[in-house]
Order: sequence, then structure tokens, then C-alpha cells
Amino acid sequence: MSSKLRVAVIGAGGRIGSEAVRAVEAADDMELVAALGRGDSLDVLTAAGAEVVVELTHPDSVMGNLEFCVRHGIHAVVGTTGWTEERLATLRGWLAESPSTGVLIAPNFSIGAVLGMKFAQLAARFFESVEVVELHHRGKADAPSGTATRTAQLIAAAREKAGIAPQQDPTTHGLEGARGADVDGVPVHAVRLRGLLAHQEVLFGDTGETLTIRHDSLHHSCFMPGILLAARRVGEVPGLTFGLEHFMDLD
Ligand SMILES: NC(=O)C1=CN([C@@H]2O[C@H](COP(=O)(O)OP(=O)(O)OC[C@H]3O[C@@H](n4cnc5c(N)ncnc54)[C@H](OP(=O)(O)O)[C@@H]3O)[C@@H](O)[C@H]2O)C=CC1
Ligand SMILES: O=C(O)C1=N[C@H](C(=O)O)C[C@H](O)C1
Repeated sequence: MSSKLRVAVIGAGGRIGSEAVRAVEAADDMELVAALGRGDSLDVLTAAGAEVVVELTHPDSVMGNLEFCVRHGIHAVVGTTGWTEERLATLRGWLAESPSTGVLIAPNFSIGAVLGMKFAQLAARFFESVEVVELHHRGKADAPSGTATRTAQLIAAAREKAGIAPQQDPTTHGLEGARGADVDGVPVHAVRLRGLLAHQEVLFGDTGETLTIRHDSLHHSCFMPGILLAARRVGEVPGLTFGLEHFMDLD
């Protein structure tokens, strides 16, 4: 058996999964041992001796795939979105029964997007008002995006820690949904448009000034350095890690 890291991709036929297959194949220190699409048996993972699974499917599929991986001691790098506290608690329960297994869930694998979230977290305590606008392709199943949800949560936590009062919405007349989704008190607006890939603006405002932090993913290749970094490190970090920043030596 070679000393290369044995990596499998689930969701291999998808927009990001197909790019991940190419990235793993091109990595000198990795061997692609399986590339699974919908309907393929997960038993292929154990038969192929996968050490790390890269999971890039759909919010309806990810839990079943992760349960299999964790129960078989296969580390997982997860890009699939749609996470809730309930789902995370279930995953933590599985991991508690397989204490040497690592799972990294990354709302975004793009280095620029991770930095954008960090910058927003840093700016959060200096501005009275903040809103998030995320813009994606028309094929996206979940809204708001995992990145926007995480960004809003980080901003809300930073504001609370700094003792900033919750934002008051001045709207007294309006159509349902016009002010976006409320994520921990931060309005998040989701745009779906043919031609786009993944984009986000965090808009901060205070007296006489605004600050906009914008990130644009222009091609799925932008997610690959983060996925490869995560695949290399996930086996060293048992349990659940949420956010690629924890593998980027930023903290
Ligand atoms: N964290 C990050 O940086 C990023 C995360 N994402 C997330 O990744 C996920 C996939 O996105 P995207 O590639 O655009 O979506 P796609 O729909 O293009 O691809 C998903 C693929 O997964 C397949 N699939 C679904 N269920 C299963 C299953 N149980 N077993 C195996 N394959 C399955 C689908 O098959 P079929 O077509 O037959 O349904 C499809 O080929 C989304 O949740 C998205 O938000 C995307 C980009 C970056
Ligand atoms: O579905 C996508 O395309 C993306 N999904 C992730 C998200 O929900 O944040 C990451 C990126 O925005 C691309």
C-alpha cells in the first residue's frame, strides 16, 4: 500500500465534487480511491480503504453519509451546507462513540471567504448596523447560504460580547420577506441569479460612513486549496471542527 493519503469524494458528479475529484487526483500526496455519486453504495469506501472522505452532496444526503463514515472511523471533510444545531448535536453523538475520528465542516473552503468572515467578525463591534447579502447560482438548494449564516452568527456573537444593543428594524410597513431572514438579529438577504457562482457582501453602517466587505468566488477551483488543506489535517484533529479557519492558524 502506498504512503499517500487515501481520499474518497462523495458527490463526485456535482459542481464542486467534480472539481474536488480533479484536485485530489492532481495532489502528489493523495490517492483518489473512490468517487461516489447518488445511488452508489457507501460500502465502496471501506472496500477501497478510504482514510478521508470529502462530502459534497446535498443537505438531505449529508447526515447518512457522515453516519457511515464516523461509524467506520473514516475522517470527513464536509462542504455540504444546511447545518442546524440539532444536526450538529447528532453528529457530535456519533463522534463521541468514535473518539479518534475527525470531521471538519467548512461553510466555505475559499481562503478569501474565510478571511472575509474573519474581517466581518473584527469589524462587528465598531458599527451600529449590519446586514449580509449573499448571491449564488440558481441551483443552490439552501438559503441563506452556509457562509452567510455563519458570518451573521459570528457578527452577532461579536456584537453581544462587546455589549452592542440589538439592531432595531424601523420598518412598520412592508411585504413579508422584504427585510430578509433574521439570523441572530442580523438581516440576511439571499439572491439567486443565473451567471453567478458564490458572492457575499457584509455591509456595516454608522454615522457618516459605511464599510463593505465583499468576496467573490468566480470558479470552483477557489475551494480546492481549502479542501486539500482540510483533508491533510482532519485526521490529526479528533471530534468536530466547525470552520476552516481552525486549520489555517488564524486563531
Ligand atoms: N463549503 C464550501 O466551500 C462549498 C460548499 N458547497 C456545498 O456543497 C454542496 C454541493 O454543491 P454543488 O456541487 O453546487 O451541488 P450539485 O447539485 O452540483 O452536486 C451535488 C452532487 O451530489 C450528488 N448527491 C446527492 N446526494 C448524494 C448521495 N447521497 N450520495 C452521493 N452523491 C449524492 C448529486 O447527485 P444528483 O445530481 O443525482 O442529485 C450531485 O451530483 C451544497 O450543499 C453546497 O452548498 C458548494 C460549494 C462550496
Ligand atoms: O452552494 C454553493 O455554491 C456554495 N455553498 C456554500 C455556502 O452555502 O455558503 C459555500 C459557497 O458559498 C458556495
